[in-house]
Amino acid sequence: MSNKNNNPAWVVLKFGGSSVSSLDDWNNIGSIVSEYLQQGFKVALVHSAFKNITNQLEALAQTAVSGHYQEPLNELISYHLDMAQQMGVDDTLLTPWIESVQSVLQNIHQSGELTSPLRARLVAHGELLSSTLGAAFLRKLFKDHQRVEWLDARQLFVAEDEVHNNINDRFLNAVCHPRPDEKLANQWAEQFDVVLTQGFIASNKSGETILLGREGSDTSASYLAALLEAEKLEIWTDVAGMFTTDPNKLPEAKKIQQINYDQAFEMAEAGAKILHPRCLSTVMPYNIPIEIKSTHQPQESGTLINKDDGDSKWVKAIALKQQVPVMTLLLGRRGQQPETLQKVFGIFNDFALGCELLASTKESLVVAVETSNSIYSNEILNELSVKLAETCRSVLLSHSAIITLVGCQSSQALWHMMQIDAELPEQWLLLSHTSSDHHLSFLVNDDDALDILKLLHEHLIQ
Ligand SMILES: Nc1ncnc2c1ncn2[C@@H]1O[C@H](COP(=O)(O)OP(=O)(O)O)[C@@H](O)[C@H]1O
Ligand SMILES: N[C@@H](CC(=O)OP(=O)(O)O)C(=O)O
Repeated sequence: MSNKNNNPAWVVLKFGGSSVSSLDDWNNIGSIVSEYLQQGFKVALVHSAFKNITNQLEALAQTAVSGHYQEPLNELISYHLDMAQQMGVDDTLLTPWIESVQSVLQNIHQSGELTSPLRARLVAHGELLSSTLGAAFLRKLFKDHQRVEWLDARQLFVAEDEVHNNINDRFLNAVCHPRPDEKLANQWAEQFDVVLTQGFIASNKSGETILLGREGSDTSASYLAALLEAEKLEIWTDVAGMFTTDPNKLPEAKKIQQINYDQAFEMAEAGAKILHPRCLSTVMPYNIPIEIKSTHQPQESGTLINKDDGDSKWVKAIALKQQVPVMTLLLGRRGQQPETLQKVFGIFNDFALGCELLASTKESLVVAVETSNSIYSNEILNELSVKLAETCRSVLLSHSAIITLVGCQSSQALWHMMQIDAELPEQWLLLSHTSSDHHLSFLVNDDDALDILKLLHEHLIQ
C-alpha cells in the first residue's frame, strides 16, 4: 500500500486507557493491527496509560513529599504485574520502570516539594509501563512474522520552550510542532511493520521529560500522524464514535456519522472528552482524516472527521462541561479600567489559567475558569483567589456547568430555545456566542445541567 508520493502508507492508531486495560482489549487490538497489516499498511500505535493510572500517579506524587508512598506504590506495581500476567508477557520487562518510579519518588521526598519537572517525570511512567507491555504483547502475537518496535516518545517529540513562559505549562502542558518527515517515515517503513510509542509524554530541549496536558495522548497521536503524513488517524476508545452528546450522560445520544474538523474542534473544546482539541488542530493543516471507533466493538462503524460535511445550519451536537470553577470578582468603581483588568488577567496568566466564559458589569467580572488543558487542583484555585484578593474587593469561588450547542447559528438556536421553555433563560447564569456564529455556550447550575441537557437534546436534536 502506497501513499500519494508512492511511499509506504502509514495508519496511526491511538488506544486510550479505556481500551488497553484487559486481555479482551488486547485481543481486539491484535486483530485491528493485523487487518491493517494485511491491507499493506504500516501501523503506528500510540498507547495511553492503563485506565486510572495517571490519576493514581498524580495522587502518589502528592503523598511522596511526606514519604508515605509505599502502600499506593505497591498497589500500582501489583496492578502492572497483574496486567503482564493477564497479557501473557514477561513481567521483568517492567523492572527498569519500577526502579525509576521508586527513584523519582525518593527525589520528591528528599527535595521536600513536588516540583513540576519531578511531577512530569513521575506521571510519565503510566505510559512507559503500559506501552512496554503493549509492545511485548504484539511481539508475542506476531512472533517473527511482523517486526514490532517500541519507540520512546521523548525522542520523537521535543517541545519548543519559548511557547510557554510558565513552568507548570512547560512541564505539564507542553506543546510540540511536529512536521512531516518523509525520510523518517520511509526509514521506519523499511525497518519495521509496526511501531508503538507512548501518548502524553515528550521531552524539552534539555532532554527532560515533559507532559502534553491531561488527555494528551490524542495530541501525541496527531503528532505522529503529522510526522508520518499518515493516510488516517484512528482514535480507539470505549464508545463507537462522537455522539450528539456524551452517551454515558444521556443514553438517547445518537452517533454522528460524519462531522467536519471545525465542529469536532468546537465539541472537543466545549468538553466532549472523546477527543482533545489539540489533536484536531495538528492534523487539520495536513488534511488527515480522523475516525473514532470502539475497541470493545471493533466491527461497529464509527465517526469520520474530515474537511467537509455539507449540511449543518442546525445544532449538530451538545457538549457539557461540569464542575467548572467560576470566579466572581467585585472590582469596585475602577472595575472596567484597563489597568485593573490588566492586573486581573495578568494573575490568571501567572497561574497558567485561561477563561472559558467571561461577563463584566461596571463593577464586577464573572470568569468561568478554563481548566481542561492544565493539570490544576483546588489548591491552585485557592492560591489564585488569594492573589486576586490583593486587587479585587472580594472574590467568590463556586462551581457551575457549561452547556454548548455546536454547529448551529446561535441566533436561531436561541430563538428555538425560547420556544422550548420560556423559563429557560432564567436558568442561564451567563451566555456567550462566537463571532463566527457557530456555537452558543451558557453557564448553568451544575445541579440543573443534566435536566437542561436532556431538554435541549430532546427538542433540538432528537
Ligand atoms: N459527544 C461525545 N461522544 C462520545 N463520547 C463522549 C462525548 N462527550 C464525552 N464523551 C466521553 O468520552 C469518553 C471517552 O474518552 P476517554 O474516557 O478519555 O477515553 P480514552 O481513555 O479512550 O481516551 C466516553 O466514554 C464518553 O463518556
Ligand atoms: N494518561 C493520560 C493521557 C491520556 O490521554 O489518557 P487517555 O487517552 O486514557 O484519556 C491522562 O490520563 O491524562
